[in-house]
Amino acid sequence: MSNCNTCPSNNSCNKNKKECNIENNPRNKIKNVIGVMSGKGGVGKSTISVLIAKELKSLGYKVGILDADITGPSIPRLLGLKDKKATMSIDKEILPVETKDGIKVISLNLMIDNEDDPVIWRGPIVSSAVKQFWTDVLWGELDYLIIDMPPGTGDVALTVMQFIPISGLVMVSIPQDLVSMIVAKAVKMARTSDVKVIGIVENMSYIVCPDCNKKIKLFNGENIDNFLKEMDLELLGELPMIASISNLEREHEEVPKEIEESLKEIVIKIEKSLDNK
Ligand SMILES: Nc1ncnc2c1ncn2[C@@H]1O[C@H](COP(=O)(O)OP(=O)(O)OP(=O)(O)O)[C@@H](O)[C@H]1O
Repeated sequence: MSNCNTCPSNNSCNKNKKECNIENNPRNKIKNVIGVMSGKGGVGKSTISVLIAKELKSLGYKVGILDADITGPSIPRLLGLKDKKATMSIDKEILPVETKDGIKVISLNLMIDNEDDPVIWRGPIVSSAVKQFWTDVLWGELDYLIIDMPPGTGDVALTVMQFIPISGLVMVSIPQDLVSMIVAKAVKMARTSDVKVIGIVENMSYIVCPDCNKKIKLFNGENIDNFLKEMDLELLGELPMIASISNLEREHEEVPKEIEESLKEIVIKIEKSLDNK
């Protein structure tokens, strides 16, 4: 199954071809794979994965989301797909579920009977499920596949970096020192694995005062500029903390107005970084 011609990295990677662990499904043609990672849990990876996918889709790209958060999958809910199920093709390939606006999605929660049943699997089984989402899902032709990574720098993150040809990672952080420290670990892990880090999105960066429109920083984490400099990272954008983010769960819900502009800028930077603009 391994084949450089059908690989999103398409011969531009530094991997020794003989030692490349990546298997590609020749029936898929995926141009760019973007991992959304943090290292830390609950900072907004899934939310930002969905927002980036929606923005790319609105620009006319063919987009898919692979929910690699096997034990805590939230993508189907965020896209209003909680009652949908993935099916099998006659060739025994997994067919992703499609949102009304055409984003293809695979998540373990689209394959189990009850979304609130826990997945009590050990690391290697979780990792092999993620690999299968890459090799056994019939994604078809995609311009961008967004991978919502699980929190942490453990087994699954390693599997994604070693077995899926990631074009670049978007790191998500919030302005707290503890979080920056853990995001730094994720950045270092990516660089050790020769995976490009596109840049960082600072989520829940501020709130906007409803009376005077002033931006108020809620957390007093270290200055992001110092962190960016230390880690040699690009800031893709800062997103405010807003209540309407939770509306994403409603089917058809658009990107909240308050973050439209910032999101556009984030996506333009991602496109440029992957040389698509
Ligand atoms: N900018 C924001 N403003 C307000 N709430 C937000 C924002 N971003 C995310 N949230 C909320 O924070 C919670 C965690 O978000 P999300 O599930 O996207 O994080 P995660 O990093 O994917 O979590 P996990 O590590 O569990 O996978 C959710 O309830 C989400 O609605």
